[in-house]
Amino acid sequence: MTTEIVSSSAASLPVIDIAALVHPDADDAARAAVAHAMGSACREHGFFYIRHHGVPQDLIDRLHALSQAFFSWPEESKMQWRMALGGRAWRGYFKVGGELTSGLPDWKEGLYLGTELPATHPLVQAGTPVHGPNLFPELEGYREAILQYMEAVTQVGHRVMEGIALSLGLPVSYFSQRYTADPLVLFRIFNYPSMDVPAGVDAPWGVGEHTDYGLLTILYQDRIGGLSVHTPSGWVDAPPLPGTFVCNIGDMLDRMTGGLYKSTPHRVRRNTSGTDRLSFPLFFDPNFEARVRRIEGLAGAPARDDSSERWDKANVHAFNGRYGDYLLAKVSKVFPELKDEVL
Ligand SMILES: O=C(O)CCC(=O)C(=O)O
Ligand SMILES: [Fe+2]
Repeated sequence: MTTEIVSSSAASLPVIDIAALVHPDADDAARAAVAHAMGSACREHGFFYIRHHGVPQDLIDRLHALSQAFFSWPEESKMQWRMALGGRAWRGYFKVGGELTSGLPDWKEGLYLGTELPATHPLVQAGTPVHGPNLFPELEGYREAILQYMEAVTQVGHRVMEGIALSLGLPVSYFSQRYTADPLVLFRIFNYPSMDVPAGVDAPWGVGEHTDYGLLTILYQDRIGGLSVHTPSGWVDAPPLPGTFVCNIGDMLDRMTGGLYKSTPHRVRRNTSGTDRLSFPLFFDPNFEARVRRIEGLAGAPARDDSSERWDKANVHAFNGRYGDYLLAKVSKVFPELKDEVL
């Protein structure tokens, strides 16, 4: 444990050393200090970096190299694993321009992945959307690297949510007891090609402005950069910092905390760096069946209707259903064609 838990400058997002959350023998005071830093970050920005997260760099490097190899294939090869073949599981490859995060095509391509469930699993048998087997591209070692990475980062998700629980004055297991004992984990691998947009195509962003839907997003990004965050004081860059992940809170944590912890809008610039950019967001979300409720008794959490200021004009505080329904409403908007095909 280093003595300095948070490092940041006024204009940038805080970097939080989470060693005390990851190591089982850390003492309560050290964990409380990390939780305190997280609480400030969540109230001020809804975004923070984490370091000393415990995910081995060689695993990240392996996943990065294999992903680079996959995206370098011609489009028709990658389309062998297209999302339409993933059916209700919403897994597989989508091509550049295939996702419309905020109504216009994003200038990125990607692989949709998630917790690997066999076709015989009861939830898959029941046709539960976003559950099922992955479509792993045929590339030596890729499947293993993806599964190992998802497992390692899911563990980080549990630890960060424990820190967030402590930061709210809640029992450490508050979220796991109610929502994330069996979290919904979706994972994406994105490639932002450094490639011109053809004439006549309106694709101004790598990813258009949006908030994330669930509880917590944990993002690894390579060295290229392009992510920026809409803080109360304006757009702030979230540049790559070696050895870190970027964490941000999603709409469901905003909903639970009555807006005390905001799901902050962010976007990714179109990549013109000359080198393709890879990013790896893992979405650590409530179980599909979980009904999302407000945390009782939080001070300073008015659950104000902020729909007029939100990118999607929605009032998250009025949402009362299953998390799965919230998620499906969102993904069907960003993949309109697929919605008609598979849902
Ligand atoms: O690629 C990135 O840096 C961010 C992607 C993102 O915001 C998302 O997938 O929700
Ligand atoms: Fe996002």
